[in-house]
Amino acid sequence: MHESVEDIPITVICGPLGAGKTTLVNQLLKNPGERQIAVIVNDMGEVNIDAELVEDEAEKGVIDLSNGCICCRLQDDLVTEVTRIADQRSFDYLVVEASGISEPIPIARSLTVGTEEKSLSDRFYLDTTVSVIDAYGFWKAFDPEESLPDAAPDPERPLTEVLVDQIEFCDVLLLNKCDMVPEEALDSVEAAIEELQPRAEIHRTRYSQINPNDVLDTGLFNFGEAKRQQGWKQALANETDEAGNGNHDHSHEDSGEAVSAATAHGVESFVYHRERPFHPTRFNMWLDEWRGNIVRAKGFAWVSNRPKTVLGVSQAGPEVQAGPIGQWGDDDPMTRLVFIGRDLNESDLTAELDDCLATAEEQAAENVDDPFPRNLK
Ligand SMILES: Nc1nc2c(ncn2[C@@H]2O[C@H](COP(=O)(O)OP(=O)(O)OP(=O)(O)O)[C@@H](O)[C@H]2O)c(=O)[nH]1
Repeated sequence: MHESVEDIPITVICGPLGAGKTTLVNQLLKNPGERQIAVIVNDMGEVNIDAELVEDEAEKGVIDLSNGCICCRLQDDLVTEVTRIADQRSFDYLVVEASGISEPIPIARSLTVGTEEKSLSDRFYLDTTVSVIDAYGFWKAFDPEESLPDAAPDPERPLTEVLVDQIEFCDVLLLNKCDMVPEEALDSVEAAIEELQPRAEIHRTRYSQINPNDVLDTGLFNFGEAKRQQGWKQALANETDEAGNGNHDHSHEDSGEAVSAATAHGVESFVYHRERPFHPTRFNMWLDEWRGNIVRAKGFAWVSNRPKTVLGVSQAGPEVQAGPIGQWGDDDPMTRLVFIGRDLNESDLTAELDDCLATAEEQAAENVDDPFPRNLK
């Protein structure tokens, strides 16, 4: 680790719109321990409503970075602002509240290595990434078939790619708004989140109430580890290990508590692995039509009309993206797709996907329509 005792630690708070990020910032400002905290609040609109909602804004050292998102067009501004406030104010801890649509990985990258244009002053280091997740919103999206009161599926709030990114990449996860969700449902929501992200420390909270030491000065941030531990990457890695051991059963082994919690709530993952290409049209149609309780699907595919191209596939809720992400080069082409969800019907999914595999004649055919990329960011 490069930080020294004088370096200023940063906690980044991500999470979907309305999850309770500003509520958390206010808690931290009220109860910072011995720390003197400065806050940067990022909002998408021209007026930074969140900065105004942070109590005693001016007095407490809240800096507003609005009209854009710090994970994309305001990356340089974030880096500039972080260095500027260090010159102007006296504080020993920095909290950054990202906008609800911010992806955590680019923010973490700009706060650790800087951007192409600017590098972050060596006075700072990223200490903790926190995601505040609205347990009620997640439950409604995750459990659309549940007929509990007020839990009808909400088409306005599907599980989105960015929400799943926020769950998959964080050191600490606040499962907030727990007052709005029955205990039993919380257990299954937590089981699903653990499957998506086995590494994060999960806290169930109401109004983002948490001991500040759980989100500040934790020393938990580790870029490489956070990326490696994403649930879908773990599933791919486990599948490789199992294949290496001659074990082709892709279901989880029943050892350890996290696995048991997931199993108890029907949350599971499996890897679809084939060394034959898909027919692009059939595979694309399947991506349009697939249904079921899949919370997350991610991986790469081999399609017959692009024999040299690695096709990346990423799904969260109703969104499915698929498009070229590289070349096979010296690697053997293959398809490996991880599915994470509840009560998954592995044999049906496998049979449906097998129907999309190209026959030998189809592989030899030329002039096939190319549906990819589709909905790629
Ligand atoms: N019932 C309930 N409401 C909560 C809880 N936490 C926050 N809220 C309310 O949810 C609303 C949104 O909270 P904020 O803290 O502004 O959420 P945010 O993540 O900053 O929202 P954006 O900045 O819009 O992304 C506010 O009205 C909060 O009072 C909770 O645990 N339970």
